Amino acid sequence: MPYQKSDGPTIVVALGGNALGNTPEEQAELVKETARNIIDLAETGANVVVTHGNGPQVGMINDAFALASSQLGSKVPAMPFPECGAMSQGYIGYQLSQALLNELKARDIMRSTANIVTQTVVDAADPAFEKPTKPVGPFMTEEEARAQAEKKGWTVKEDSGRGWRRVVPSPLPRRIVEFDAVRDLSDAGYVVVCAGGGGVPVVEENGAYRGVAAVIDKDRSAAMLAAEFQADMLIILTAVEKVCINFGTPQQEALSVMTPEQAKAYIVEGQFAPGSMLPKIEACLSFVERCPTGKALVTSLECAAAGLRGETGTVITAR
Ligand SMILES: Nc1ncnc2c1ncn2[C@@H]1O[C@H](COP(=O)(O)OP(=O)(O)O)[C@@H](O)[C@H]1O
Ligand SMILES: NC(=O)OP(=O)(O)O
Repeated sequence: MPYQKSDGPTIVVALGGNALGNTPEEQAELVKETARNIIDLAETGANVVVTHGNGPQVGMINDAFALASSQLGSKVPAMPFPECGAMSQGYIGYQLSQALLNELKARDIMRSTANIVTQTVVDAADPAFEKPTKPVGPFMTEEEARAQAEKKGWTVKEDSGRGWRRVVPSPLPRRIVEFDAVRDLSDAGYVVVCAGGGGVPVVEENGAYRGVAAVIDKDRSAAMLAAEFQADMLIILTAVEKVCINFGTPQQEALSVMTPEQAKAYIVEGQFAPGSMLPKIEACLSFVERCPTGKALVTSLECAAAGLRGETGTVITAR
């Protein structure tokens, strides 16, 4: 029986790291809860398109191949970074779309899922290639990180007060290559998982695509995807229920709503940490600027359905 697109709103959901965990076993468990929260949205009648991060996973895959290759030589080839990105999309997308499908079946909802390994076009001249900023792989102590940097030529940085990590370039997304396929599947009623890890970054040369070693910010790709869809809503799910000002201080104040102008003023004040909340707010701004009738919501996974009902989370909207 063909699946049916619902008459409800189109929602693009971006999943943060806490929705996925760090090991295959942890991830398989966590995505069950993640799937319940996403299918809660679909059950309200929304057409849901899901994207997810891949920083820890793409680093893990890249490290594993580098180690195996150094120990086993030509039996295990060194794996290029774009291929590692594609593997992370397959690995996460497999577990996530399976959990979503199981949840749809458990609720007798006549819809299915599709996971698309997605490429995202970036600009070869993007200055981000000269200045790595995107954390990948596990957290390390400063000492471990500096030793790895010395040994492997990595760039390492402190990540938002949480420890040290390897960082790789993070160019801006320009276009999602498989967008038409994603839209067709969504129009046919599938819950689509796509643009994982922001999409495998590719550059276009003489009419052909070529993968490049980088990791795109998934919130930025989610915003672009939502704008291309002319979605009603972009939902960014992370570890906090609401965006705050004076975050982490005794004066901390949770925000329920921001206009784009207020959000820009808070950015100038430095209220959102670079590398964590700032790219999310910038992604929300870019979505509402391209879709003035759309709403961007930042909240936690557990609060997704309540956020959709307008009961919690931080909404950024020009309306
Ligand atoms: N102003 C802020 N308001 C709320 N959270 C903030 C703020 N600034 C920084 N953060 C931190 O940003 C985190 C979200 O960023 P991050 O963990 O990188 O996202 P992801 O869920 O995509 O992995 C929150 O869990 C919080 O610790
Ligand atoms: N690609 C990306 O943004 O991954 P993380 O969310 O894991 O940083």
